[in-house]
Amino acid sequence: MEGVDHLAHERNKAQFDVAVMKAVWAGSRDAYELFHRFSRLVANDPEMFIPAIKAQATEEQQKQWLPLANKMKIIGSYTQTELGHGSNVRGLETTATFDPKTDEFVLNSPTLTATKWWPGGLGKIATHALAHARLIIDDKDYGVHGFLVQLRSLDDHLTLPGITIGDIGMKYGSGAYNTMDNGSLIFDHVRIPRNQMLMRLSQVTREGKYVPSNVPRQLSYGTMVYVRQKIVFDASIALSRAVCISTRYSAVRRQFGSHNGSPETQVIDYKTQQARLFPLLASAYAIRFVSEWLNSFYKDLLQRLEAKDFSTLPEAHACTAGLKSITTSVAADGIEECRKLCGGHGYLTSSGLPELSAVYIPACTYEGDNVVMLLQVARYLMKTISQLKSGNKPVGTTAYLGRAEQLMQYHSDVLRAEDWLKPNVVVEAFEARAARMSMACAQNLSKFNNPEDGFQELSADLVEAATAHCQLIIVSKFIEKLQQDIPGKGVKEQLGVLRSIYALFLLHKHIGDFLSTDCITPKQGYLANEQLRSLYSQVRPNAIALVDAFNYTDHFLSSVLGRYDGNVYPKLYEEAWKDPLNDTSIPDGFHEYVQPMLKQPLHHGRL
Ligand SMILES: CC(C)(COP(=O)(O)OP(=O)(O)OC[C@H]1O[C@@H](n2cnc3c(N)ncnc32)[C@H](O)[C@@H]1OP(=O)(O)O)[C@@H](O)C(=O)NCCC(=O)NCCSC(=O)CCCC(=O)O
Ligand SMILES: Cc1cc2nc3c(=O)[nH]c(=O)nc-3n(C[C@H](O)[C@H](O)[C@H](O)COP(=O)(O)OP(=O)(O)OC[C@H]3O[C@@H](n4cnc5c(N)ncnc54)[C@H](O)[C@@H]3O)c2cc1C
Repeated sequence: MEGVDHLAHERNKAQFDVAVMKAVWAGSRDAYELFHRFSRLVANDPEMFIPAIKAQATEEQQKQWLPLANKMKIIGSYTQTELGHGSNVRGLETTATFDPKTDEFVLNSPTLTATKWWPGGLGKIATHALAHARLIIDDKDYGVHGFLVQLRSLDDHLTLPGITIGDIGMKYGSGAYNTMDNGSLIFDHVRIPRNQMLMRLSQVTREGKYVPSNVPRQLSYGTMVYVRQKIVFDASIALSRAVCISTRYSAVRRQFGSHNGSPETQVIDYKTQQARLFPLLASAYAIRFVSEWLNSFYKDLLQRLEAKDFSTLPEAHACTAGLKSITTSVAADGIEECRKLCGGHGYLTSSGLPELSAVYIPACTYEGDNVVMLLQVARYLMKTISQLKSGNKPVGTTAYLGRAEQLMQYHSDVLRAEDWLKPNVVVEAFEARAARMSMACAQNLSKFNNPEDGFQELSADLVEAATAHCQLIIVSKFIEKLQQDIPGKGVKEQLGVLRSIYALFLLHKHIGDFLSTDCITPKQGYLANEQLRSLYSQVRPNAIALVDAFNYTDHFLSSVLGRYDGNVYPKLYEEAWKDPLNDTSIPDGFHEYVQPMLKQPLHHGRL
């Protein structure tokens, strides 16, 4: 019935202050940024053009271009990926050749695979591209740099001479990513003034002299670091949306279990449903908290870079690349699991889940393919380990590797299931697992004469070691979050339950790592799983309140299954009748194609 809260009985069970939990979930982000991040997920605005100008343009160039971009006087596309190269940025083929006679760069797509392909906004709407191209001076190739190129007239929006632009066509399903005009672009000797090469990091003088960057060349990749840390926050939004929908629906849906006319069982009470759903609920909170830490780490990096302190740049790259990879994979897989948790109705568009999945899953690819990103983390870990011998003491997220020798001797001293509730017990197990996996890789790598051959041969193991490292970061940041002062009745306790669920679910899922590295015994693994079941029972009465704390409107969720009031069935039915198919009783084509078959006489008893 309209206006009735069908989930009131669930909300009344909450054992914590929901208003405080809402504030903890929102964290340090103001309402605008939360809305902007939400809208990015729905509107998919490619928000890289402006950050890239800020990162790679001189002050003078910023003064010229940022006001135009901020006021939408020009619409920019971050145009890096090509048909033939996306992951391998150093393999990009587009060229920008300096012409000293005219003080211009000539942009050209020398091959079909040099065609720019995928950039958001490029297909129909962008007027300018921040094009990544190989800088060529006097036939010498100086590698990939950024160039601002006007693509379309600001009067009639027609493409300019030498520019061939198109949309790359429909993408996965009917998802909202089809509202994004990911485009293709071919340059045919397009000329731009020299001052449209972004010259904050390296320059080309009027005489055609290349002035290399006096800062790490990787700063030219800075926009990707910026967006990757944002994508971790987006993962917490996407996953929490799906978890909110499937948790509320799991409390509404009843199936089996009726005795003597009693109501059937709420599917949220089935242990299998809890074992699938509650780790995702815990993961949403875990990803949110690690995104907060990563955002502050990134802001600290920016301050350091301003002071020409590049000391945390490698770690920032490893953390943004690795956490982008891990959290988008968890969110993408989690959204699909949430669809399955809703049974048949989860497959309806009106559930909001198919659309969310179709829009979200490319996050595992864009801004760095997730495996390629974990390989970057692996390189960083192997480099860190190789420097241990020279006395280099790792800090920050690799500090545990400085205690590798000690961790190699570690054996968990868990005796009872509840021992796994102690944060230090969990962290030690995760540190030992990660350290042993990385040390094992480093040891195997040392057997290869050519380290790169070894890296390729061992890349699958290295990805697993990188995964263990990133999961340790997320577990650690969840624990650190709860060491903060968090007010409100029962809030910290509930977050503690979620923290333990997140860690012990990972331990259970990756039990092979923990056993094969001899960090824990099978019995200790069994006790961890025992503890998980008990934790699920502690979440159960709070589940609806924990997803209410995400504070999502029904409009934002756009899901009949995830409605705040739980009034699912009438709304499912109502929504179905909005389908144009239901405008008529007899479907189009019936009279032409079906009725003749029905009217066909039987021949010898056969149709
Ligand atoms: C995979 C790499 C990192 C490889 O780069 P490379 O130059 O070949 O470097 P390497 O030899 O592996 O490493 C050399 C060195 O560079 C470091 N490094 C690499 N990347 C970064 C970084 N971002 N910040 C800081 N440092 C970085 C590496 O750690 C290496 O360091 P080292 O020399 O070992 O100390 C790079 O090609 C890359 O980032 N590929 C992914 C491309 C990508 O992410 N494209 C995104 C396009 S935009 C997009 O998708 C938009 C999404 C849509 C939306 O957001 O809406
Ligand atoms: C929805 C969407 C939006 C996008 N928006 C933009 C945009 O706005 N601007 C832009 O410039 N680009 C954009 N892209 C492109 C995107 O950045 C690239 O697709 C992404 O970086 C992956 O690169 P790739 O396509 O070359 O994948 P590939 O690298 O070709 O990946 C193919 C397979 O090869 C594997 N692989 C590749 N290299 C290695 C290696 N060294 N070791 C082991 N395995 C490897 C990968 O893991 C993967 O399994 C977008 C892409 C999508 C899907």
